[in-house]
Amino acid sequence: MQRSLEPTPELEDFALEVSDIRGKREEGVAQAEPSAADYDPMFDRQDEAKRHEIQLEAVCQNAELQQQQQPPEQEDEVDDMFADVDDDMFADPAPVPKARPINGAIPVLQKSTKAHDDANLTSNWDDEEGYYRVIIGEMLDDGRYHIQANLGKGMFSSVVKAFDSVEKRDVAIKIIRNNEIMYKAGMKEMGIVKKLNLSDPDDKKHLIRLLRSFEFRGHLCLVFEGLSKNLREVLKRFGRDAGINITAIRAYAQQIFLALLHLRRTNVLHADLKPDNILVNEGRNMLKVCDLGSASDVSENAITPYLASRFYRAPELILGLQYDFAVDMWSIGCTLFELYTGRILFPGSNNNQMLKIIMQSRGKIPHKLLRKGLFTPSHFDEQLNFLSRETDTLTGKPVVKGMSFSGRIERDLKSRVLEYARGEDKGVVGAFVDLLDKCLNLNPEKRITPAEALRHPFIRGS
Ligand SMILES: Nc1ncnc2c1ncn2[C@@H]1O[C@H](COP(=O)(O)OP(=O)(O)OP(=O)(O)O)[C@@H](O)[C@H]1O
Repeated sequence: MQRSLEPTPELEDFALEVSDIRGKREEGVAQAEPSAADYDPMFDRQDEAKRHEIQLEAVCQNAELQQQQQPPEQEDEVDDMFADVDDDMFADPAPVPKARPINGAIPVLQKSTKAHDDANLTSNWDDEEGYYRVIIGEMLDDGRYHIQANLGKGMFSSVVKAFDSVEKRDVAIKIIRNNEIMYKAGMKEMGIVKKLNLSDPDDKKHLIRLLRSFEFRGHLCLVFEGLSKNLREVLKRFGRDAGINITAIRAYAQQIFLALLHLRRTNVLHADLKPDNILVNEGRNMLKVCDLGSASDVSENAITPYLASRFYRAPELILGLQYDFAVDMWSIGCTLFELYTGRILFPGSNNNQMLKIIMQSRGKIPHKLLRKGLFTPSHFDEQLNFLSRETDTLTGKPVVKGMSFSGRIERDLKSRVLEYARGEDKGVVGAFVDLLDKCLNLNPEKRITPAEALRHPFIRGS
């Protein structure tokens, strides 16, 4: 059953949206593209908050967590093609931490504590937003986990690095915020990761492993295998303003497409793929997709213009079309561009400006698609001319500019990629551009699938 969540005028009000890149105003693509390394996802709070609110609403409406059936394992030739990644291209390789198989036995929490039941009860353990106040050195779960560092903080949780004294290994513990909605969202994430892990018993599909869960002071805590850095941190550290080496990108892309193939076969949409949600190991030769907090079964595809993080949001989501796995492929196209160039591909300051930047680079969205979009009238007039909602630079007031985009591509993908080429083999860069072009097809039905991507010449190296 489709549910429609119409954008309210205030949410669509571009003037109120924060500018995403620290201190830099984004006035279309005339300005230099912002650096991916400078982007801080938590800076983008208004859009993020709305996105999570909608997501949580969906969780509440579907609070009964279904015990998903494990789909029959379907193997085809692409599965084994990339079983082992050549790690020669990565400096200083380190052993890949082996995840413990789950064997279908993740302990599921009993209903939560009194603190969790009583929304009014506040405790000193939590801050005013329900995040657990993490203390480095503290022990969790009856002394089993020793907290060593903060790893990240999102809308749902804070994530800490800890040492597991039982398994004698590093883990990452996602401490879900203490409120009922977040708890349900955490339970949903747990159910989805569990399903993905159970259908990947040999841990070959590049999806983060959930080891177990427990409850601590009213917080649901999800224990994941510990990895090293996310790809935004890798870009910051090793590819600042330049991006990372194309051979490493090929290896990463192979692994990402294997993860996408697994998601597709398990009927799961990730719906929040971006460099922040892809983690690498110490040696940076193996990656895993993480943060299934926005994921859902493909059949649950409620129409909302705020699914996925804005820069990685497919046009069909912004327009309010039916959507499926192709939204994840779009996000990966944006991510791979960013890894190569160190620049954000489509840095729109709101959904309207996202469409403008996308069409400047990819051409006009076909009218056939526009006519089906629930939110098309917010962005196009009756003749399907684009209505760019901008701020007048002199008066500071909102202005609407009509744009036709017919036959006009201002900065095509190829020239944008070539601006950042670093003398690599032209054939390899050409194949990379072709793959990006196919990931970023405006028509989701024509967008490349993970199985096709794994056979693409850029990935196969032929
Ligand atoms: N298993 C892990 N190993 C190492 N670091 C991790 C792990 N899981 C998460 N992190 C770090 O914590 C960050 C936040 O994790 P995650 O995205 O799962 O949390 P979240 O609360 O859902 O965030 P958001 O609101 O941004 O979706 C990640 O970007 C990553 O840097």
